[in-house]
Amino acid sequence: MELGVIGLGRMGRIVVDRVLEAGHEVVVFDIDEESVADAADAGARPASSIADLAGKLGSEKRIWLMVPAGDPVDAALDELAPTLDSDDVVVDGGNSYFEDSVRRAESTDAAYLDCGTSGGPAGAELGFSLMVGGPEWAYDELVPVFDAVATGPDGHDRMGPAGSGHYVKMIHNGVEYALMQTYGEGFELLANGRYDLDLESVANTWNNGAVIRSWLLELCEEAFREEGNDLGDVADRVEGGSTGTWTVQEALEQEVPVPLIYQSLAERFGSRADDGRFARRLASRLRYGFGRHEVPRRE
Ligand SMILES: NC(=O)C1=CN([C@@H]2O[C@H](COP(=O)(O)OP(=O)(O)OC[C@H]3O[C@@H](n4cnc5c(N)ncnc54)[C@H](O)[C@@H]3O)[C@@H](O)[C@H]2O)C=CC1
Ligand SMILES: O=C(CO)[C@H](O)[C@H](O)COP(=O)(O)O
Repeated sequence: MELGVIGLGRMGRIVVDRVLEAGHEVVVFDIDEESVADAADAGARPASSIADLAGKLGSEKRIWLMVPAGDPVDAALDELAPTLDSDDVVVDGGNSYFEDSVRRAESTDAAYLDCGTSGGPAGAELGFSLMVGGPEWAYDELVPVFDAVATGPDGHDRMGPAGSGHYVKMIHNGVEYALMQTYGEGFELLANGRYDLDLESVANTWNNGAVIRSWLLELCEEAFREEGNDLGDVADRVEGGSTGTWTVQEALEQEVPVPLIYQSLAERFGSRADDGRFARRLASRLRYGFGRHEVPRRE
């Protein structure tokens, strides 16, 4: 198969490498010329614009968008629009709001797959977990690409119609916020509690067989190993928040109580007041662990 990939940042580049590794052809474009040149060095065919990428793919185009959510997705689709017809398939692998994906699916001539992607830059080696929404035929058509980008055939599935992939990923992120918050609170209590504990050792011990072992807990262990028991100069400011906000808005609309997810989101907003909470500092460091998001540091 031949796949066009637009957006070659932390996540898009992994899509390119894994699809090339599986023996497919890849045509790439990014507004950053250096990223295009790097991907070309790795074996992809470079394109000089979105129109050029579409031209290089010919008919029955398969295109994966991995650009920041919001305007960049609409901008890329606007440029693709004159080249697309109903035989083509466009995948949006970013963290787009699910209602935007429903709107895009309705207004695009191509079949549109909204694909929630989880696993962060660590997915380079492991592969991602992919939650896909959209027409069944288009999902089936892209299975060889999903097999390559995901952990394997079990690492992806079609969730349902347009919007459902990004809907499931949105709620995944709400769960992620609450898990980060609860690990943060536990370690904050340990850090300020009765014993002088080595938190890396606690995390390591928990990760070996404990009920609460998980990848996020492995990232806690990594954070203590790399930053120190007191998290060094990691500031108590946690960035991000859009996907958690959407999750809480949806819960309010559906009248489903999600107090833990709401509280975790509120903690993030509260962290911007800067009062030195350990749990917030660990949450910020975990965002680096799974997403390579920048860690605000203390002055
Ligand atoms: N980093 C993470 O852990 C995860 C990120 N995501 C989502 O994946 C998407 C991409 O994320 P990252 O790779 O982390 O971002 P990034 O900032 O590392 O890369 C985005 C790339 O898109 C390019 N770009 C922006 N506008 C463009 C346009 N109009 N045309 C072509 N290229 C354009 C940028 O130059 C950049 O190379 C986002 O929606 C993000 O929320 C999803 C799961 C995990
Ligand atoms: O989707 C992700 C992880 O699953 C990304 O890392 C995302 O950026 C995290 O969300 P936020 O920016 O709101 O912390």
